[in-house]
Amino acid sequence: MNDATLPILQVRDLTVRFGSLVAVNGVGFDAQRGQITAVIGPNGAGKSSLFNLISGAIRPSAGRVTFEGRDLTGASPERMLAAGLSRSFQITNLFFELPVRENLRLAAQFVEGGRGLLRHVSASRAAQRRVDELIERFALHARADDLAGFLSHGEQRRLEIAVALAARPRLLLLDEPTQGMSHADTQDTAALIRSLVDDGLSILLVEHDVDLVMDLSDHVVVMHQGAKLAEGRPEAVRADPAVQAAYFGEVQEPAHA
Ligand SMILES: Nc1ncnc2c1ncn2[C@@H]1O[C@H](COP(=O)(O)OP(=O)(O)OP(=O)(O)O)[C@@H](O)[C@H]1O
Repeated sequence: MNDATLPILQVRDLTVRFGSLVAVNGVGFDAQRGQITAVIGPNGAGKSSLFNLISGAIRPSAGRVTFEGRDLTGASPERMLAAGLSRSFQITNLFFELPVRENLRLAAQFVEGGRGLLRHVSASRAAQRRVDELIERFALHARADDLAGFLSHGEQRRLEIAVALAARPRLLLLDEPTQGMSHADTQDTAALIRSLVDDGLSILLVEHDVDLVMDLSDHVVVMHQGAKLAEGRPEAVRADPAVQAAYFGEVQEPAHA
């Protein structure tokens, strides 16, 4: 189902237990098509676990993940990818000993379809086109033939997003896309993420950088101790006293008339 009015992602009552610890406790929210939805929360709030549950890296103890109206709860990352949901892996999905171009080609070839010999020829042509598009889009020309291991941290993070996009997903899950980046690289990455959404992609991101999230996101979900504490527009979430107490470590004085 690809109903444009339907949220692209619906998360309901998602729960995961690690022994006696409930790392994610009955979390639910919607991510709207063509928007940036962000999940924030203090250390240990359960953001990574939630991300892993949604992307299929770990299976929930309870709850549901629905993508474009299809129940994908507990589906493998490969099935998620085939359905149109791709995730970044914080550089760990790059092959450092291969050139940038090869990293992209391998990711693009994974998804291009067809049958028999013709499949091979048309798939590799389609993959090549996708690689060229991504090199252009991510301004990687000058680095295309360099080994991924020789890129700067910022370039590797950018390549990682490009690799996640090789499959032409409709929803991209980003795990702290600016972690370890300089201020300038963070700004560039934010602009890049915004431009992807402007082109119709939907994004769900988990991010520590609160200022970045508040700037970039259309909708913010705040987690605290495994549960959802609040959600809404960035400015509303920032002004929520419960969020300030739990996350920003400050309680706002009530406004005096
Ligand atoms: N595989 C696991 N086995 C046991 N406990 C886990 C596992 N993964 C996470 N946890 C625990 O679950 C809780 C939530 O962790 P999680 O990494 O999801 O939080 P987070 O919000 O992403 O934190 P951070 O911002 O520090 O990365 C923590 O107490 C963590 O120690």
